[in-house]
Amino acid sequence: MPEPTLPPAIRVQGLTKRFGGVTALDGVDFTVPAGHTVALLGGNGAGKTTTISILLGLLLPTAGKVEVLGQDMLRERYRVLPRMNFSSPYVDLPHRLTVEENLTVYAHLYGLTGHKRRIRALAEELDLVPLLNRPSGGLSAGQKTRVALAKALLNEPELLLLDEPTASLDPDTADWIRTYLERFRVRTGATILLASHNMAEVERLCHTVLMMKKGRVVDQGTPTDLLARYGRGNLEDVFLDIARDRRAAAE
Ligand SMILES: Nc1ncnc2c1ncn2[C@@H]1O[C@H](COP(=O)(O)OP(=O)(O)OP(=O)(O)O)[C@@H](O)[C@H]1O
Repeated sequence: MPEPTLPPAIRVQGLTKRFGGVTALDGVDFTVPAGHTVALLGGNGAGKTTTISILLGLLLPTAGKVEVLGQDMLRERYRVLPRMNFSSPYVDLPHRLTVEENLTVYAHLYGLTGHKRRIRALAEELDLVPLLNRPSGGLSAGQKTRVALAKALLNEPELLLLDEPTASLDPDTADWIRTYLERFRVRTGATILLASHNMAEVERLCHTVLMMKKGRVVDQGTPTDLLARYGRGNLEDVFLDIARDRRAAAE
């Protein structure tokens, strides 16, 4: 179970991001307790990727506070970044490098010592040993996802940000990844924030759901709370209620 004394893994307050005339985030507030898995849900353009990019220090907010692992991300990002990582099926690794070469490049970038042992251990855990000498470009979607996850776990992150961790995977491979992520969180006590369009995945993995719409968090709660509040049997219907402006039954 998470340590009650740990600071929240993420705390954002009044987070606002404008791209010229487009307001991508419009005063977002949320907290992610350490050791939890939290989903960021919302339709296309809701602001999920912008939120994750700010948490990763890739974008600066127009306004607002961002604390990650107890540190001010805007001032202390070089202290925080080594303690976190990110994986997305939409970010490809260099195609010509083998899986092992790619993981080695990242291990060097992260300044890891003992990286050979770490890569070997991750390759065994993620069933990548037969792929280590294969060029990354020729891998299947499921294999690429496992390699991207290995890359994201190289530095043993305390906070793992995931963008659609099982997008375009067959149900069996997707289930394998979800089981792995659940075990990883329980074993290490890490925090996971994931953006997903897969409601079954969110119901299974997440303690809390943050529902985003037009750059705001418009509702949040445990999957069970949200189902009860909207009087629905599954999160997909809750998602549709929110997307179509149907109010929670309890309101
Ligand atoms: N670099 C940018 N320049 C201009 N507008 C941007 C930029 N990045 C994002 N936006 C806009 O900000 C809004 C939020 O985009 P964002 O990518 O965060 O949404 P999302 O929830 O991740 O959507 P999706 O589910 O489609 O990935 C959208 O209106 C988008 O067009």
